[in-house]
Amino acid sequence: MGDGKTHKPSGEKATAETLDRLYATVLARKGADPESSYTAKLYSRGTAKIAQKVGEEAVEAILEAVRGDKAALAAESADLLYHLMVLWADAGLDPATVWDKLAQREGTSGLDEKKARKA
Ligand SMILES: N=c1c2ncn([C@@H]3O[C@H](COP(=O)(O)OP(=O)(O)OP(=O)(O)O)[C@@H](O)[C@H]3O)c2ncn1[C@@H]1O[C@H](COP(=O)(O)O)[C@@H](O)[C@H]1O
Repeated sequence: MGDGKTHKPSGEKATAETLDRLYATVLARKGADPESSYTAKLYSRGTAKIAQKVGEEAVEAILEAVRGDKAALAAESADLLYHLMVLWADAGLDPATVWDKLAQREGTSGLDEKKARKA
């Protein structure tokens, strides 16, 4: 595909906008030819397969974290985020909804939130 696997020029810093751009690309692959797009191939294999890939990439990431290989952890984390974006797009979930959840939680300690849930 035209914009597939195009890397940013080195030196240009990736930001949260990179994730929004990735989501737009992933969304645009809906209905694309599975022969020319890995993302389209994933959609064609269905939700359960996409979910399985997310699980696999999560396991690969945690294994690299435990092994202490930071470069491999970064690569597996990128795979994980990409596959999570495909899962969101497949489910019709806009990343903005997730960003809003995170923003709402800002400043609330996870420990306090857990205590409030148990009360
Ligand atoms: N970020 C990614 C990205 N990260 C990982 N991958 C692919 O994810 C796959 C993971 O490898 P695996 O060995 O686990 O997958 P597999 O063996 O093919 O899968 P299974 O046999 O397990 O089902 C590899 O083919 C990677 O290239 C990605 N493919 C695409 N993107 C982004 O999505 C955009 C659109 O890609 P296409 O849909 O291919 O055009 C690209 O421009 C990128 O920005």
